[in-house]
Amino acid sequence: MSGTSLDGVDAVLWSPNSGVTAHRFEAFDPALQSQLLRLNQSGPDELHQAALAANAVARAYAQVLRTLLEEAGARPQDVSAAGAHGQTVRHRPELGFTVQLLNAALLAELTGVDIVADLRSRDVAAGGQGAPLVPAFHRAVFGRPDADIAVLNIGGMANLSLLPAQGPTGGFDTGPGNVLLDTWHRHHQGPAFDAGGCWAATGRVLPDLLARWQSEPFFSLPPPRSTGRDLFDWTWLQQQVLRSFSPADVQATLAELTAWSIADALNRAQPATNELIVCGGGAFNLDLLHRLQRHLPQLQVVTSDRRGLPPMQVEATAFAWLAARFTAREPGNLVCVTGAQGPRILGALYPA
Ligand SMILES: Nc1ncnc2c1ncn2[C@@H]1O[C@H](COP(=O)(O)OP(=O)(O)OP(=O)(O)O)[C@@H](O)[C@H]1O
Ligand SMILES: CC(=O)N[C@H]1[C@@H]2OC[C@@H](O2)[C@@H](O)[C@@H]1O[C@H](C)C(=O)O
Repeated sequence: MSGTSLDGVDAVLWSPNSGVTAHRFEAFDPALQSQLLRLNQSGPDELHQAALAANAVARAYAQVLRTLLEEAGARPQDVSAAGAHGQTVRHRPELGFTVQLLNAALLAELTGVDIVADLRSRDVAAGGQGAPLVPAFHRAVFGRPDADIAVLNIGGMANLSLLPAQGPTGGFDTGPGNVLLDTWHRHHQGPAFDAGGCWAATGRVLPDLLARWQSEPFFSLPPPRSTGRDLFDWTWLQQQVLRSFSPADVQATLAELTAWSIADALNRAQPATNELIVCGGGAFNLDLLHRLQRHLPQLQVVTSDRRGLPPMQVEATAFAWLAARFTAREPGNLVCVTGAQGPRILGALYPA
């Protein structure tokens, strides 16, 4: 799995009986990271650049997979299938497409493992959003019969899964997760992210700027809804004139916008939530978690390691689980989440 933060590739070795037995993360090469970031916007010679990037992503995935297996003492033939998400560079379900760059044939060639890729397209073909896909997995791992649970993934984008004790699973994207925080931080502080949210914590929330950002129409859309860098990116940030503000105050305001958009969406969708389980890299942004808890004083906010799965392993495990669903020829999407015409088997097989 590599997500919209564009930080790199997370891989896990997982089985239904043993759970996660190995995890490996490798950062993208900075040149590839820049190339993928450029491909999120229209640019020169896109087809050529996208084809080269898809090969580079396959090689990055192959490297992580080979290292994961070596460290686990496993062989390619021990793996029934690898769920390979690829790198989202465009997500336009309203136009009938979503693009995750990955040369899956090359990945199969380099690893000798059956690859299940292109996991979103069939849901989009059935009229769905193609995202989020993890709510079904979250229900399987974190759902409880005696409590209304919500699971929040804070990746580049943020998405909620609604797991009522009784009733259907829900889910949707809430908007920006780390993406705006990373983007503003990189512009002012350099390549890494705002570790712990410490920089945001030194700033002061700017009420007028926050109100202007809160008026973004996406935040008022009813589910099913999903988003990406197609909307929340540097251009979106620059809609407001920022040069007169302290950069730390803008970072604090972006953190507040992110926390507000998540809490507002949860309060509208599942106001009786007992516990919010947080995963994804944003689970390490303590400033963001504190802001979130202040918006949601009535419920307990915990990170997913306290519920059996470390925050950085949840997404990759979800795509291993989706590969298992494909192998069993069982549907991977939830119609009540994506709005697709019906349940669909997600993915395409590239045999070893
Ligand atoms: N210690 C930390 N403090 C603050 N933020 C962190 C920390 N560690 C990771 N992050 C944030 O998490 C991001 C990476 O998270 P993650 O890997 O879940 O993103 P992702 O895979 O792109 O997710 P998605 O696919 O859901 O968009 C980093 O870019 C950074 O913003
Ligand atoms: C198109 C795409 O890659 N969407 C991602 C993104 O990152 C978070 C959020 O937006 C979520 O909808 C989705 O990934 C998660 C894993 C999902 O499909 O559930």
